[in-house]
Amino acid sequence: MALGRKYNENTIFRDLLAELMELVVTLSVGEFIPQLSWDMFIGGTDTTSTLLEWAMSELMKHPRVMKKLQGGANLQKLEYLKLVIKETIRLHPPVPLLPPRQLMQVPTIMGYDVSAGTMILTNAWGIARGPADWGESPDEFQSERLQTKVDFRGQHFQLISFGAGRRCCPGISFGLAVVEVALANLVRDFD
Ligand code: HEM
Repeated sequence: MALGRKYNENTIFRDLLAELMELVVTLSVGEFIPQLSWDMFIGGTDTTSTLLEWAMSELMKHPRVMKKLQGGANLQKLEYLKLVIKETIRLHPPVPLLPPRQLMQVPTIMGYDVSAGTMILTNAWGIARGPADWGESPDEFQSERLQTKVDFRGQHFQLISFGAGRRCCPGISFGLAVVEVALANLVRDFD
């Protein structure tokens, strides 16, 4: 997505920062800033608002969780809020199918030979509900489930709601901070 660049078979895929550094010297500030703002706008608005809506929807379906969030000491509440958001991201990833990848080599994926050039769509939604990784009731919202070390920052492939690798979402921390503040405010006054 970086700055609306056109990709072709000769494009070398690097991380977003490396690409932006190159573009800083090729574009004028007047071109660069609006395009960068557009990238952040596209990447950061629908995703965070969708996550917030799903979190509120799960909290309304689970009054026990809502009560737990509203009571208790502040630090405990903050830790619990993060768990609620994490479980919401697992069950309702705002980008359920990750952006397509084109294979540059010929790999074998789960025993299947795939030709170079094939477009691959990764089903992050399906992976985050697989019984092999998520136990007997993977479709259930269980706010305490993610007290484990499993995280969504691209190191644990059973939870890749923000992608993984070089093109992983660069807005994770910002997006989470926005959702935490908004959800905490909504929950505080929700009756
Ligand atoms: C809950 C919030 C968010 C979710 C679930 C989310 C999810 C994702 C996902 C799945 C990708 C694709 C990763 C891949 O291709 O492997 C992505 C890319 C991206 N996200 Fe986010 N995102 C969120 C918030 C944000 C925010 C707040 C910003 C910026 C302010 C942002 C900026 C971007 C950008 C620029 C990319 C493209 C990265 C690249 O092409 O290398 N995202 N995001």
